Amino acid sequence: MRKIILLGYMGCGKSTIAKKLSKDSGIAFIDLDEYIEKKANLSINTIFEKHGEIYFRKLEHQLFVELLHSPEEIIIGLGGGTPCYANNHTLLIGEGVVSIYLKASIDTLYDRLSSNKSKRPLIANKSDVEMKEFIAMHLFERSFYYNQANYKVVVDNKTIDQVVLDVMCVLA
Ligand SMILES: Nc1ncnc2c1ncn2[C@@H]1O[C@H](COP(=O)(O)OP(=O)(O)OP(=O)(O)O)[C@@H](O)[C@H]1O
Ligand SMILES: O=C(O)C1=C[C@@H](O)[C@@H](O)[C@H](O)C1
Ligand SMILES: [Mg+2]
Repeated sequence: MRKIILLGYMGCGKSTIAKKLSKDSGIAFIDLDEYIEKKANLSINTIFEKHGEIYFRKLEHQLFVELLHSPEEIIIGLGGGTPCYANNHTLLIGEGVVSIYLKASIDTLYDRLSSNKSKRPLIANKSDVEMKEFIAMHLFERSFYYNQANYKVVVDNKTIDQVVLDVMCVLA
């Protein structure tokens, strides 16, 4: 059954949009970060601290593939880095998969992340100035992978409902 994949940089709204989309469409939603935390019985922060990022990326790949192979139709909200490691970007296209890149500008991401960084290990210890530079550089590096998605929805200056509607149009 079809897998609807939402992807994009930390803070672009993957979890928020997927939750509302799931409610409106009746299709079940699984957030890959939450799935990893449940399977490992550890928070993402603790996985990074205890085992390191390489361990996290291997687990992330393994569990992403597991979800792709599940028999049900599901919406999968990826982690911000998922498409950029372990050749996961090649899994964004193909039969039975619809992938949508939620594209946000540096300013939108900065505004959303600056007040909410403690649960995001890659930015948790950065000052505001460092964070803006980091987002700009990181987004540039990652764009190649995000752009492999089947579709792109720009999220800047749109309400949650507007973004969900745009995503539904793509799926229609
Ligand atoms: N369209 C929107 N308008 C305003 N705020 C939004 C919108 N979409 C998401 N947000 C807010 O932005 C923040 C980040 O959203 P969310 O946690 O869904 O992002 P994410 O892409 O899942 O991030 P991560 O990759 O870190 O899990 C949240 O506080 C959320 O409420
Ligand atoms: O952008 C990233 O690399 C990450 C984003 C989060 O969703 C988590 O998957 C983790 O914090 C790493
Ligand atoms: Mg999320």
